[in-house]
Amino acid sequence: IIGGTDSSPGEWPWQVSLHVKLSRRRHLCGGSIISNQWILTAAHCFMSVQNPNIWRVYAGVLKQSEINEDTPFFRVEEIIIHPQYNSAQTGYDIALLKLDKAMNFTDLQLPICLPSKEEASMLYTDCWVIGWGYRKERGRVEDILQKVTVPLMSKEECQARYRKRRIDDKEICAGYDEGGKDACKGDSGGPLSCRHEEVWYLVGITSWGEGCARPRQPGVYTNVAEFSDWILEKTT
Ligand SMILES: COC(=O)c1cc(NC(=O)c2cccc(O)c2C)c2cc(C(=N)N)ccc2c1
Repeated sequence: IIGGTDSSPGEWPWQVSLHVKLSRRRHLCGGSIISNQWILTAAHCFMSVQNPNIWRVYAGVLKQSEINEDTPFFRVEEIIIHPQYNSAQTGYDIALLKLDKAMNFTDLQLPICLPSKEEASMLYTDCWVIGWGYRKERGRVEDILQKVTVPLMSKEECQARYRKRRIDDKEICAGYDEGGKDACKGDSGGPLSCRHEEVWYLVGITSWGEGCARPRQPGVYTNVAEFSDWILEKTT
């Protein structure tokens, strides 16, 4: 996260850290708890590692330094990548992780609501992107979960910023024309959470952007409301 601040314990209880256990253990992507057995994240997180057995899901953590060999984690029973995904820049950057056992909800680990298809075009005004990703383009994974507020942008405005690409309805953009505040590498898969009438909704999944926090290069997110049918089909 670029231009953000430290989160507090329990502020974003749906945020999880996805680690790969190879030679060393390390945070690769964020994700969101959407039920006691399902995590929603980005498909591009799995392009180099599709073997479910080496992934570990850490929930209820604020700092990466809290995670060590004794920290409890969930194993991944199944990785479901959207069939139309082929690269972050061409959309459908969405994946579901089925946990090996159902999670007990606590104050530190709770699900976030999914927006309904009808709410796809709703204009949210209180949106935040969070993660342990880079604080600058050539950065590294951060210790304390960062948060930054970003305004949603119309599809037309976003398309005008990314002339070489096609931004479709299944993507949503957010950011500032002057840059300075944005998600970045390592925040991928994490939530763009928007609060509406005291309830938080998972409006977007951090997907990509040209660099990070550059002027007139907004963050591009998977538009979760456009995938509610797919999510329900796969998780029920
Ligand atoms: C795996 O996720 C990404 O690669 C990756 C690469 C990005 N964009 C880059 O151009 C970039 C950023 C940092 C280092 C770097 O090498 C690149 C290519 C990303 C940019 C944003 C955003 N601005 N909202 C969000 C997630 C990103 C994930």
